[in-house]
Formats: sequence, C-alpha cells, structure tokens
Amino acid sequence: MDSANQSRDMLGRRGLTRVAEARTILLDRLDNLQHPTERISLGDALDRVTAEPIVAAEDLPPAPRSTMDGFAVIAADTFGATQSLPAYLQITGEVLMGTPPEGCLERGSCYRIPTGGLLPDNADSVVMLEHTVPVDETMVEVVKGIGSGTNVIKTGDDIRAGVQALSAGHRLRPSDLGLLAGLGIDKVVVYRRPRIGIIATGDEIIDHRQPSAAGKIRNINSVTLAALAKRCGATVTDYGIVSDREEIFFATVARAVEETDLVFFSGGSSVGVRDLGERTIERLGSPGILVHGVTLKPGKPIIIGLCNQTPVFGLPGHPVSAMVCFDFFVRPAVRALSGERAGDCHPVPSISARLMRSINSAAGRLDVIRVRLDRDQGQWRCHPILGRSGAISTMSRADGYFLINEDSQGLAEGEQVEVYIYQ
Ligand SMILES: Nc1nc2c(c(=O)[nH]1)N[C@H]1C(S)=C(S)[C@@H](COP(=O)(O)OP(=O)(O)OC[C@H]3O[C@@H](n4cnc5c(N)ncnc54)[C@H](O)[C@@H]3O)O[C@H]1N2
Ligand code: MOO
Repeated sequence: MDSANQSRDMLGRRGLTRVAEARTILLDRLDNLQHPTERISLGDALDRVTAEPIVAAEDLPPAPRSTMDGFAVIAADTFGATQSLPAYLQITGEVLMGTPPEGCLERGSCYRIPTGGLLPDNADSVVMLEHTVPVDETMVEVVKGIGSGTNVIKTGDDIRAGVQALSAGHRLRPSDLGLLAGLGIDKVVVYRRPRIGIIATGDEIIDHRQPSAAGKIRNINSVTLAALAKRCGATVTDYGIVSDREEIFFATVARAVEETDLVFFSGGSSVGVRDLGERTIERLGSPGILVHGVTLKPGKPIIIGLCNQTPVFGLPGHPVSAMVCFDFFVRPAVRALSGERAGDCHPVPSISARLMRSINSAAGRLDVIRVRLDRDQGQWRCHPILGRSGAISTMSRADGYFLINEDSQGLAEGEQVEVYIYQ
C-alpha cells in the first residue's frame, strides 16, 4: 500500500520522503491509539507518564511555617526597630519541631522558632536570629523592623488544595515525585511502559559473545537499540538474530507484533533484501508500509510501517544509521506510545558551538553530522567526526550531532551550529 503517497519510478522504486513529513505521517497514525494504564507506587514512578491529571487534595504546606531560625513575632511589634533603637520583646514560648506550638502570641512577646517550625497563633512573621541580640533568657532585642509575612511560608503557598498539580501525559521527574510526596500521594495512574521487540537479521551476524569467524560480524544493533529503547522507558524483548529466509523471518516478526507494542528489525532494509522487509510488513496487516526511504543521511533506507496498530520499523543495518533512525523516528513513536503529550516531550538538550571545519552536503537530504565538543576561551567548539555509517566507534566518540538541512549545500568553518547532545 502506498499510503505515504510515495511515487514510484519506472523500476518500481519509491521516491524519498522528507524527514519531517515522514515523522508526521507516522505520528498522525499513533495519535489516537488507546494506551493501557496501571496504578503504581511513587517509588516506581520515576520517568513514567501520568494517565490522568493529579489534583492537590490539601494545601501545601498545611499550616504556616518559618523559613529561618529566629523568633516568631507580630510584625507590628518590630516596626521602626533599628540597631540604635531596638524593640524589646518578651520570650514567652518555644516552637519545637514536629509538635504544634502551645498557647498564642501576645502583643510585645515572641517565641523562639527553628527553620520549618509551625508559627504560633497570632504570629505573622519571623525575625532572623542575626537581627536579634539576646538580653537574657526571657528578653530579646530586635534590631531590624520587618513586615508581616517576612520569613514565613504561608498555608498553601507551595500549592493550594484543588489546584492541578500535574497534567495527564506528563513524564514524572524527580521534582514531580517530590511534589506528590509533599501532598501525601503514593499511588499514581500511569501508562504501561511500551514493550519493544527487537530483531536482527543477516546471515553474517553472530551474537556478540561468539568468537570472531571469517565473514561474520558481531551483533551491535540489538545491543545499542535495546539500550536506546530502555532509555526512553520501554521494556525490551530481544527476538535474536533471525535468518532472512522469508518464512522464518516472517514468523518471527509476526510473533513480535503479537507480543509487543512496537517492533523493529535491523538490516535488510536496503535494495538487497528490501523486498523481504517490505513484504513482511505488508503481510502483517493494514495499513502496512507508510514510508520507505527518507531524505536522511545516514538512515535513508528506513522502512516505517503500521500493522494493525503496531508500528514496525525496518532500520538500516549499519549501526550508525540504525541509531540515527532511532533518534528521528523510533523515539518519537515510543514517546507517543508512552502516552506522553507531544508538546511535553523532553527536548534533546543542545548547545550552540563553533564549527571547526567546513562540511559539504548534497541538497535534498538532511545530514546528521557527528561531532566531538571542546571549549576554547569560554566558547564551545565542535569537530566533525568523519567516518562511515558502519563505524560504531564514531558514535562512541561523538558528544552529539548537528544538522545540515535538506535545502542547504553545506556549512562553512566558523559558523555557529546547534549541537544536540548524546546522553
Ligand atoms: N546499491 C545500494 N546499496 C546500498 C544502498 C543503496 O541505496 N543502494 N544503501 C546503503 C545504505 S545508505 C545503507 S544504510 C545500507 C542499509 O543496508 P541494509 O539495511 O539492507 O542492511 P544490510 O545490508 O543487512 O547491512 C548493512 C551493513 O550493516 C551490517 N549490519 C547489519 N546488521 C547488523 C547488526 N545487527 N549489527 C552490526 N552490523 C550489522 C551489515 O553487516 C552490513 O555491513 O545499505 C547500503 N547499500
Ligand atoms: O543512509 Mo545509510 O543509512 O547512509 O548508511
């Protein structure tokens, strides 16, 4: 099915789809999928995505507290106080941590209070210890006048009861877990982690624990791609290295589609075995192939398909190309399957850096240029790492990458580029 409206040439080959368009075609299809949810404890909730809004059931803090060590006072008793004309206050009580203060503050008196202590009734502010001089056990001089509310966090100042603390579709960060803990919430309803099935193909591929042998190369892709998938919160099932004999390959991809939420195989996406990858996706269910071939380098021969609600990707065999395709297409799809709101996706951190050598690019393709970063006189500099898309060490050496757009023919030494950082 030519659902991506990709035209074919006289030999039946499809044209390349621009990267942004390919991503839109994919993500539009994933927009309305239903995601299963589960209820889990805060301790397990880091990086999970909320499936419903969370509303504060109580004020935080639930009562006014001091933000300084000092004396709880009625601010009006300190008005106009200075070093030369201090206010004298009677110490009539002490606030102890963890217990509500006893009694209530009278005009002209104060309570000792620690940072975090609950304000006694009638007190409206706290004088820092540093702005007082002890007279004796029962009296203190206040040498600086303060306004009402000084050094106090009021009831609900942090968050008020009834206010939405977190929206649905939000990936929970450490700070969010802290907010929920502060509100006394332990159980959260989150989307289930997407399950990803990974398949490697190619007669030359052997397990990385095998000794080297003539004509064989070790399976790099399943390891790097599984790690990338785990980084975006998925659970991974490795279906191993599968023969590209059609019935064996088809049966394995079919099982992965049955058992997981997103499947990718690497290798076999280019001309050599292209038909096998294409045929497999088409046989597995509708709508089948969405895109085959994008204006991306490396990563051009990617196949993007959808088989009865399950995205299936044929990633290029070259390890760098497979990783780049993961960044551009698989990760956004995993995020969509995680239930994360599109606008809420964590942007890849990036920095501006000075390009240290000119790079040419063919118009019509989006080039992903790996770089090493260093600093010179407080400025970031980036050094392109040249190497083939089969060389995994180029990725391992890279701190990040920058892009040369489809409409550009290259960038000159000295230009500023935006470098996206590899984690
Ligand atoms: N005539 C053409 N040849 C190729 C084209 C083209 O347009 N015309 N495209 C090239 C590009 S670009 C890429 S990328 C590759 C994509 O190849 P495939 O996706 O079909 O993958 P293979 O041919 O099976 O493998 C390519 C390369 O990667 C190695 N490989 C495969 N799987 C793994 C793995 N799991 N771990 C490590 N390395 C792996 C494989 O041994 C090959 O060396 O095609 C170009 N050719
Ligand atoms: O696009 Mo291939 O993916 O350059 O190496």
